[in-house]
Amino acid sequence: MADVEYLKSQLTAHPDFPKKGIVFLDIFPILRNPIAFETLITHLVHHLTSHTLATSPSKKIDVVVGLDARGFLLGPIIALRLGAAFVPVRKQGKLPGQCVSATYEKEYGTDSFEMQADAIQAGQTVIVVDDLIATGGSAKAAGELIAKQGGKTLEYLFIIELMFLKGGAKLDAPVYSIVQSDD
Ligand SMILES: O=P(O)(O)OC[C@H]1O[C@H](OP(=O)(O)OP(=O)(O)O)[C@H](O)[C@@H]1O
Ligand SMILES: Nc1ncnc2[nH]cnc12
Repeated sequence: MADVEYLKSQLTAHPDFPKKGIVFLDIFPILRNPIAFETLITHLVHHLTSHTLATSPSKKIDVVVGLDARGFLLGPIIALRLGAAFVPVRKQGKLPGQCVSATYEKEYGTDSFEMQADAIQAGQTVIVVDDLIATGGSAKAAGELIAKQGGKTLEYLFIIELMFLKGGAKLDAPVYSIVQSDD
């Protein structure tokens, strides 16, 4: 619990960014501080090994999917610590080769996500990682891309969950977030 309070204390809130009415919660102060960054990664990996893996019938995580762009800062580190593959979900038009795509609505706009079509094999177990869940649109689109390839999403992992937007209700697997925000 102490690490949760510590990580929460590192976050900063920016009213009216990037649009009026949005309170933007910034995770970059955590990454600027190596002790906080290590605390964050250790917390997430401990959750995955002691809870997610322990309660999953398959007892393995094959793939960590990170969402463009801030999920790319967490996903590869977590994947390396687990001995899992890292697979990026990118905004449309950025990935070479054949891709699968899904369109989604966000807290402040619309976007399309893509994943390389051979990135996940049927039956592989997957964890989705991002910095924050707001409406859940991004994470839902990522879940659709994983399902299209026959992957099984075990859990969606975030630093911050905006509880009032109820994004987790859109998803096909449980959500784990370190910090829950009500405003
Ligand atoms: O739950 P949602 O309503 O989908 O919103 C959450 C997403 O919004 C933010 O990314 P953003 O789209 O701003 O892109 P960025 O990471 O490239 O800044 C955030 O990093 C999540 O990916
Ligand atoms: N309020 C918010 N803060 C940071 N990132 C976000 N992405 C969507 N909503 C956000």
